[in-house]
Parts: sequence; C-alpha cells; structure tokens
Amino acid sequence: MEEEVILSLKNVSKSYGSTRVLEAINLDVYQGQIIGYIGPNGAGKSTTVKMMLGLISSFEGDIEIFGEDIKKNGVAYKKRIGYVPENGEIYDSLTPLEYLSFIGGLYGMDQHVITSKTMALMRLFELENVVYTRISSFSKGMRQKVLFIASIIHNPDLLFLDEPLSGLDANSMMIVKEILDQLASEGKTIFYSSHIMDVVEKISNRIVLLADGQIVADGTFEQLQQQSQEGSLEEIFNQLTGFDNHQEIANSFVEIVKNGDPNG
Ligand SMILES: Nc1ncnc2c1ncn2[C@@H]1O[C@H](COP(=O)(O)OP(=O)(O)OP(=O)(O)O)[C@@H](O)[C@H]1O
Repeated sequence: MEEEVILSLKNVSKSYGSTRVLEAINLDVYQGQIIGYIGPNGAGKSTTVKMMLGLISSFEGDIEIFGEDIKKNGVAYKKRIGYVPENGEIYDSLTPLEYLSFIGGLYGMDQHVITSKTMALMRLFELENVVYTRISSFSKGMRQKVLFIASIIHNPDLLFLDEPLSGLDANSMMIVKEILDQLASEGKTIFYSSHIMDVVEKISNRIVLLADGQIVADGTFEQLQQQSQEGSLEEIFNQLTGFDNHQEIANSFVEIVKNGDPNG
C-alpha cells in the first residue's frame, strides 16, 4: 500500500489565556496506522483531538486532513471521519435506533441502510433486545457500544477514539480490538487515545507520547523500548514523563487518610 499522509499537524500550538497547552506539535500520520496517543492527565491529548475534529477552531499552525487544510475546508472532511468522545454526549431519551438514525442522517445515509446496519451491529454486540429501549436505562458498557457503532456506522476512513474501551467487559474488548485491527489492515487510519497502557501497547503500531504539550516520544513500541531501555509501555511512560515516586505518594496518601495531615 502506498503511504499516504492522512493527517498532518505542522507547528500546531494552543494557549488558553496565558497558559500554553500545546507547543509546536509536528505529526504526520499515514494511512493504515493505529496511533496510540498517550500522555499524563492534562498533557493536551483531548485538546489536540478536538482541534483535528474542528471543535476548537482557534489555534496556531496548520492541520491538514486528507490533504486539505481544515481551516479552509471546514465541513467536507468530516463525512470521512468518526469519533468516540471521552465523555460521550448521548441523547438519553432516545432509543439506539433513534440515536443512530440521527447520527447516520447527519452523515447523509439512507434510513433503510441505517436501520439494517443498526440491527445487525447491535446484534453482534448482543444488544438486539434493547434497540427500541431508551438509552437512559443502559449500563456504561452498553452506552459505550452504542457510541462505538455511532462513530463507525458511516464507514469512515479516519477514526478518533478517546478511551473507546471504557466500561467494556473483557469479551467485548476483544471484539473491538479485533475490529480496529481489521479496519487498519483495510487501510483505515485510527487515532487512539487511552490511559490503559497494556491495551495501547498491544493495539498500536505507532505510539506518540505527549507531555506538557510537547511530543516526547514517537515510534513503534519496540523503538520506544530501545530508546528508553524499559520493558513495558507503563515503565516507558513513567520514565519519559519523569515519574518515579508513586510509592511515596501512595504512602503519604494512606498516612493522611489514617492519621490526618501531619502539617495541618
Ligand atoms: N476550555 C478550556 N479552558 C482552559 N483550559 C483548558 C480548556 N480545555 C483544556 N484546558 C487545559 O488544557 C490542558 C490540556 O487539557 P486536555 O483536556 O487536552 O488534556 P488531556 O491530555 O486530554 O488530559 P486527560 O488525560 O486528563 O484527559 C489542561 O491543563 C486543561 O486544564
């Protein structure tokens, strides 16, 4: 497969007031890659994803998706992308069929295609009995499955996933991981943001680590291992983010819970 750049960030920076959240991000993502986008809380991951989705429009630098500058070509590219948000806004008073009809409609899909895909995909996730049930009664994992279907029902070429496995049981996780693998091998591009390091390690063929608004590592898991001489992605993450005091923090935490703040 010819290597086509699907997503390109050039010198992308973002500030909120006087706080610099992202500093000169440069990143080219190629077709068929599964990017594991990781970093500590507050590093700027969601901000980057929201900029690429066009949800944050004021930033410095350039973002191109499918070869088009998203500032100039604001809407067309969105038909070819899908998104699972971290804290999914989902319309509780709707049923999955109503919700997916709404989403599919936004992507210009025919209603009969939406309905037949919804029925078939819900069945594969063992949700066929709740197609007509209001989402308000769903468990976290059931909602997550509906969000996942909503992100992919229009067969997008580029998929942004923020903690897509959150709330899923072990069996469902295996299905979603396999789906992502198959999609990538068919040439879809996946941008995967998560804090579950062993999943990122297994699923991604390229890992990008963001810390304090900058890319501090970018490569395959094996390349990152060689670079930092650590074993697991969790250990690499700790090392590259300069974190080695989890024990001390935990000790202090438990001590204060038991005996109160010694300085207080
Ligand atoms: N609307 C906003 N106004 C001001 N500051 C913001 C806003 N949104 C995000 N930030 C700040 O930008 C920084 C990066 O936030 P962001 O949500 O991108 O982090 P993240 O890497 O996704 O974190 P997490 O892993 O916790 O989801 C944080 O310091 C956050 O407080």
